[in-house]
Amino acid sequence: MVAVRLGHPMSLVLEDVTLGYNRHPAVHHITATIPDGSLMAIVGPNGAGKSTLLKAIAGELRPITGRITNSAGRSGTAYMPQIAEIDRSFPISVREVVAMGLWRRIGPFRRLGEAERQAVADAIAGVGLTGLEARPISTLSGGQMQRVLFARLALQDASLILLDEPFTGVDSRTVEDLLDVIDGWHRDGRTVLAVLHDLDEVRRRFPEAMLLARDLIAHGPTETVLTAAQLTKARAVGEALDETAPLCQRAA
Ligand SMILES: Nc1ncnc2c1ncn2[C@@H]1O[C@H](COP(=O)(O)OP(=O)(O)OP(=O)(O)O)[C@@H](O)[C@H]1O
Repeated sequence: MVAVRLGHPMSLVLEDVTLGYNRHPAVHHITATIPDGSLMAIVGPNGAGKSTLLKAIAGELRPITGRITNSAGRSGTAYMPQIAEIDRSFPISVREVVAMGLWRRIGPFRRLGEAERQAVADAIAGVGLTGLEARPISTLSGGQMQRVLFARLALQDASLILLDEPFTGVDSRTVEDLLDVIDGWHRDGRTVLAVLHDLDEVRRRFPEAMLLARDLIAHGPTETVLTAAQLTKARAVGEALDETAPLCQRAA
C-alpha cells in the first residue's frame, strides 16, 4: 500500500465502519479522518458506542463492515481501557506496573538497565508519584492508580494514544494534572483520542471533538461539534437506543 504523504499526513482513517457484538449493533457506518497530532475528545450518551469505537481503533475488535487504517500500527498505539477493566488485586508495585510500558521495546523478562530505570523514575515523577514507587497497586487510591496508568502509557512512546474515560473517580486536582500530561503528549506531536463525559472539560482542553450516538453526529473543531442542536440530537438518539435491534437498521 502506498502511504499518502501530503502536507497533512493522515494517521487514522475510518471508512464506513460498523461495529457490534454478537450481531447486535453498537456503532454504525462511521466515516472520519483524524489527522496526525489531533487532540480529540469522543463524547456521546451512555451506550453510544464510544468504548466500542476505541477498542476497534486499538485493534481489539474487528469491524463487521468497513475499514480502519491506523498508520501508527499496533506497536505505535497505546490503549488505556476503563479502569474497571483493570485487575488491581495482582501483587505488583507501582514501579513494576509503570515499567511494563517498556515491554514492547525490551520484552517482559530483561532486567532494566540504568537508562531504563531512569526513564521509569522520570515517568513516575511526571505524574507526581515520586515516593510511591514500591507501593503495591492494591493500596493506591483511584486517582493514584490513574496516574500510574498514565506513567505506563507515557513510557510506551506511542504515536496514537487512546484513553477510555481516564478521569473516572479522579479528583479535580488530579484531572488537571493529567490533562497537563495529555497536553504534553499533544505538544510532542502525538495523536490523542479520549472518551470523556465532562463537556466543560472538553470545551476547555480539547480543540477537536467527535460526537457519537451509534451514528457519527459530528466531528471537527470542538465549538462546531458541541452545539446545542447537535447535543440535543445525540441525546434524543441516546434515549431511543434499542439494545435488541438487528445488526443494522439502515440499508448498507
Ligand atoms: N462486550 C460486549 N458484549 C456485548 N455488547 C456489548 C459489549 N460491550 C458493549 N456492548 C454494547 O455495545 C453498545 C455500546 O457500548 P459502549 O460501551 O461502546 O458505549 P459507550 O458509549 O462507551 O457507553 P458509556 O458511556 O456508558 O461507557 C451498548 O449497547 C453495549 O451494551
